[in-house]
Amino acid sequence: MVIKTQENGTLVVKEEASPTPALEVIHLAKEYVAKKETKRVLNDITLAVAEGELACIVGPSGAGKTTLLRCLCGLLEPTGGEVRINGAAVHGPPEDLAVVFQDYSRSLLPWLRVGANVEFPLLEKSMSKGERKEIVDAMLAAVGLQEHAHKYPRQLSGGMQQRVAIARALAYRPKVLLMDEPFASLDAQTRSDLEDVVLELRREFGVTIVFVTHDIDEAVYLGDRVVVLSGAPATVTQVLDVPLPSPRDQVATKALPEFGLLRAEVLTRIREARRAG
Ligand SMILES: Nc1ncnc2c1ncn2[C@@H]1O[C@H](COP(=O)(O)OP(=O)(O)OP(=O)(O)O)[C@@H](O)[C@H]1O
Repeated sequence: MVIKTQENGTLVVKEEASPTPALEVIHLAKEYVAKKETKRVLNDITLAVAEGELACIVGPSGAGKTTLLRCLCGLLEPTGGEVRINGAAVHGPPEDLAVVFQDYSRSLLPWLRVGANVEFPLLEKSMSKGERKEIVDAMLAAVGLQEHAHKYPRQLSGGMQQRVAIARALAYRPKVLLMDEPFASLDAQTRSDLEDVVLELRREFGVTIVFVTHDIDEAVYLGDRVVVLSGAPATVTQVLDVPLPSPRDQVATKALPEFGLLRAEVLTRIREARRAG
């Protein structure tokens, strides 16, 4: 990064190292072997997500989005290339990373109350009961569920259960939050409410977010950038900046002509990717 300053009327140009991205994907490749056949799903994926950025990943169905996310969170070992979180190579689930999956009903522990579900990942940290309670209360308040701590997950709606899953992920204070189509099985109204919860939490906690979605409106509404993957084997075909004003608003932002143009651009890129794949 080049920084220019004026010192006593003289222009001073200094070169400073760019900050390490929160997440780096470097020439990532992944092959599956099934019935003696090798199938390449990810092909030379390179991208960087800056600290505090919200990057959305879209692509044709079956392109390899979930495979990419599983490599990012260390659940899958890549065939080639590397993933780095805050500069450290990932070989297994990293400490400062949390994931929210689509299927909230399977990610919450049904025998634990909501508060205990959020507290669960904190049990392995050296914290007092009081400190844990403080975090649980703050996280449930952040997702609007402070009144529901004593309930079991089955007593909540799908949208509320997904709020619990988000509160639990954030309770761990991750630097990077990965979200794999987290709202795909929710109704449209709940989905848009939760999109705003994500934007608010990002503002409040400054967490870096990688958000995989099928929904182009969702990607443009949430993202600082939208990363478009090609069909399998997936590679990055386009990275679009989303220069829409913040804070975003479900009605006002989506009514902007720029929103429509970006949406059309992403859709065109995905269609091209599907045709080429
Ligand atoms: N464990 C596995 N073994 C073999 N092939 C797999 C495995 N997991 C995924 N695949 C294949 O890899 C390809 C990409 O799958 P993946 O689920 O990553 O794509 P996706 O983009 O998330 O899909 P969708 O858009 O449907 O959610 C698919 O063809 C899938 O069948």
